[in-house]
Amino acid sequence: MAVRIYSLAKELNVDSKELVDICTRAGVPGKGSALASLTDDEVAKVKQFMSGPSDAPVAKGAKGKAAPPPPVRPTEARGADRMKVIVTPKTGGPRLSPRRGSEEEEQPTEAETPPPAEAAPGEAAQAESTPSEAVASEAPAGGVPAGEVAEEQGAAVASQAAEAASAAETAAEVHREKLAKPGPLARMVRKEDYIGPANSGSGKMPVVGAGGDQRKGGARKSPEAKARPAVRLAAVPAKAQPKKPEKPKEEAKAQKPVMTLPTEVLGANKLGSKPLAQHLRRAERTLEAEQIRERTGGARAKETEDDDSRRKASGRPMLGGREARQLNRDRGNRRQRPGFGRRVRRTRRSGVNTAAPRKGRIEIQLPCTVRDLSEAAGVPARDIQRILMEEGVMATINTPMDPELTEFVAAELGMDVDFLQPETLEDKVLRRLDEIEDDEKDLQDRPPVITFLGHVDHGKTSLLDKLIGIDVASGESGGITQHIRAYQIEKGDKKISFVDTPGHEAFTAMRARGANVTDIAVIVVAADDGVMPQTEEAISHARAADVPIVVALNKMDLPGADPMKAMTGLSQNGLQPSEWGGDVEVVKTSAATGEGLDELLDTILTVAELHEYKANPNRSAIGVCLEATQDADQGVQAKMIVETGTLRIGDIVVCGDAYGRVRSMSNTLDKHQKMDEAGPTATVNLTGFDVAPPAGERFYVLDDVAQAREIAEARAHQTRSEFLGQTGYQHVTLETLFDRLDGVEEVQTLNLIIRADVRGSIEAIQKELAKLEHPEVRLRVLQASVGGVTAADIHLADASDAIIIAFNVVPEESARSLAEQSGVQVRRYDIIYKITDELRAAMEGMLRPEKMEVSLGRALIQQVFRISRIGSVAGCRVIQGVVERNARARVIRDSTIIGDYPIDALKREKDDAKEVREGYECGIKLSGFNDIKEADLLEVYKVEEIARSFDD
Ligand SMILES: Nc1nc2c(ncn2[C@@H]2O[C@H](COP(=O)(O)OP(=O)(O)OP(=O)(O)O)[C@@H](O)[C@H]2O)c(=O)[nH]1
Repeated sequence: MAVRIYSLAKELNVDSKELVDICTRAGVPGKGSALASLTDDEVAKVKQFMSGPSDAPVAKGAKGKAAPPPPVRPTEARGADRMKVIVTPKTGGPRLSPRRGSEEEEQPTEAETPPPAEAAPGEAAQAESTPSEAVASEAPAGGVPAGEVAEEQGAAVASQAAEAASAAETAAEVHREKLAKPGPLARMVRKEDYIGPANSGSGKMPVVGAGGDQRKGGARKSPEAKARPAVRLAAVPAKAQPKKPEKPKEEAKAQKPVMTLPTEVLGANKLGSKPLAQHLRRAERTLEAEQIRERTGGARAKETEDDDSRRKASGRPMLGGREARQLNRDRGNRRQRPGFGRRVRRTRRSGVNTAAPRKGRIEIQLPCTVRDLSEAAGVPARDIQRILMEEGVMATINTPMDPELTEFVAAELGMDVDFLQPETLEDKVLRRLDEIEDDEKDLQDRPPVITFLGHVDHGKTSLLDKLIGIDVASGESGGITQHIRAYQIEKGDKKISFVDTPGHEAFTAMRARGANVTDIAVIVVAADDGVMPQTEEAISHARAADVPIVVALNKMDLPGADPMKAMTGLSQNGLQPSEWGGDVEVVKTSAATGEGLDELLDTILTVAELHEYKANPNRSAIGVCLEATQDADQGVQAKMIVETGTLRIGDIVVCGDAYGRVRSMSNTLDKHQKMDEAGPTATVNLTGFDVAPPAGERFYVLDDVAQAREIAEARAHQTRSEFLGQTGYQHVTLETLFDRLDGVEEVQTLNLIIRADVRGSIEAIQKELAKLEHPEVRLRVLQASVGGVTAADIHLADASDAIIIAFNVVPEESARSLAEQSGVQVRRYDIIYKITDELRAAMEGMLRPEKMEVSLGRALIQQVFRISRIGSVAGCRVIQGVVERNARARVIRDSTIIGDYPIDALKREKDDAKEVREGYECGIKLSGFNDIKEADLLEVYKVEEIARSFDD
């Protein structure tokens, strides 16, 4: 009975137009449209064509393209992962085994039963039950379902190595893409996608292993081959091959392991050990079970969360010990293959990278190590080490790096560095004390601090002496104030603190400190001298301190006093006298007669009242160390002025690198007058410090002696580091060695050790010494400290060939004898100028003398006497000047100098002569030269050495 093509298409569940095409290809011509009729024979022919060769299996539901594409479900990727192994038994025809479970191994699969001539339509629906089967349903009739091909090969991939999981994922993705696309090309699963183009068009998939082409008679195979299962891959009819689209590279990767999988590992071997195929099936089941558990939210037993997440990330099922070892072995083998090197390294670096991401600008705290920089920059430490190594620095991860090196490495890494200074205890503790702001109600009136400033010898000390009723000026060495002084006096019911600073230029720094603690500056100007350079400097310091200025026009008693000239100088320096309409009080005084002293005091107090100086006496004290001394008897004595708060006996104080507990306090005017406490602006002599604190350093009262010690030690360490940095203690390198050989050693060095009574003196001496600079001679202060010369100083001087400068101190007895034994010179001074003068002279003596050539005369060789054992002697006549015995002579022949030799012997007739004058004859023997000739001219000269001075 004739049947229309469209009805048959409906029955076969294919598209009418496609069936028309199939009719043509099946050898049923003349069927140009869906309305054409087919006879029963033609129908059978078409159906036979569609079902493929009779010996080939027909996939269930293989209705060609009529089967609707299955929906792409999230689990499809897993389905792709779970690709199955198709094992052909040694007997019988093709066997397709989905291998989804152990029961499936035991029960014959659909593929094992002979395929029906026509698949029932209901089977197409069944094909949708799993994604892989759905893929199979799309395969053309006559071959193994392509979906199973993919499964089979995916299983091979999984069995090869863990990384094949991702490859299979890629393959699954390819499936998804194909399934998602409508049309014949998209719906076809191409053989090339799985086995490569070499087999395309053959119409049959190759059998991997010993099984051979089972369709052609597996019975013909050798017994060994029969004994083993063979993997059979799906065949695809050549005519069904669509135009090959360009394959993505990932697809090719997914195929790679298929060809190398030995069948032995896929089935049970003779020894009966557990085959990998079984394991993979078990792994599939595990995965399925996991999926179910995940869906149901069930807990997973016997797995840590880490293991689980790692395994999930790798797409690899949980493996037993043997399987895991097998996979590891396989991985190891792959590592040895070319092209896996880089990957292996990456795999081994599986540790968590704690480094921060790379930045353009990084912050780092000093001191820092290679590790610190690595973490801050977010680069591996070995990259930093490599940079350092290129610079010749061998560094470990813990090697400290100085700021310069850190900056360099960062620059090499393309980064800028901001250095963070670590907050020290000093920052934390002392800054907090500095930042305390007193309540207005806590503030009380305090005495003003008056500082006397001015040019040397203008009468500062004399004026102050007169004001407080003592005589200090006459007792000072050389009449020059060497020490800073501070006193507090009472005028009626009011107190005034005075600070007298040394007037000499060398004490500028100390004077500046004096101005820093001062409230009012008294500029002392001698009326006879007027404004001098140091007066101008004093004015600058007072201005810098932003304090009111009062001028004492001193020495008014002198006949040469010229107040007009002095005031003119003042106004030229910006101090307009009040009597000239300005705002600066100028008081005419005489320390000699006492003139104007009361008026000066009243003026000072009036200015102080105007400014209402206040402080909080009820807080821990802060102040300044004006001066400190250290001697064997009394230990450390510090002259302090309290700025705010009240200093008490027992207080823990830190000042610079010194700390201690206040042991005693005494009045600076009278050291026998002990004090228990010192309020704002009080000046005290204090004992209790461990070492002499630096002059001009602020002191603080702390609660904790440990904190004070820590701060002081940190400061001492810093000072020592700076000192070592300045004095350039460094080991010789090839570069510096070259410098030395290259003439730097010509520089003479005079090493010094300075001992002084107070810190201020040391600073003044060092400042003066700094002026003694010369390119050929340099001074090097090895050590400068307060106190008497000790045996340690002598040892240091002995070892370093140094001179000891003792300023206002004497050597201890042990040091004195040691110095005599070792020949170390200890030079004692009480005036700074003497130090500089003597050192200047000594340094000038170290200057190499200047050599000057002095021409003496000329002698003409008239005859040459050659004497054996002596050599050639020139018989000469002195034609100009004089010839001296220890002189040198240039030999001139034909207007050319042919040599320059010392005169070895000079004889007048037969006698040695010291000199031979013009017109006389003499015999001259030159040292080292005998080739003299008659008519040679000897130009005689001598080299004189002239001592040099710094002024040359
Ligand atoms: N005739 C007279 N001589 C004075 C007067 N004031 C100071 N002198 C003398 O001037 C000299 C220097 O006086 P000092 O008080 O030491 O001067 P200074 O400014 O303190 O000097 P330095 O300590 O070097 O800073 C001393 O010999 C004083 O006797 C004065 O008012 N009249």
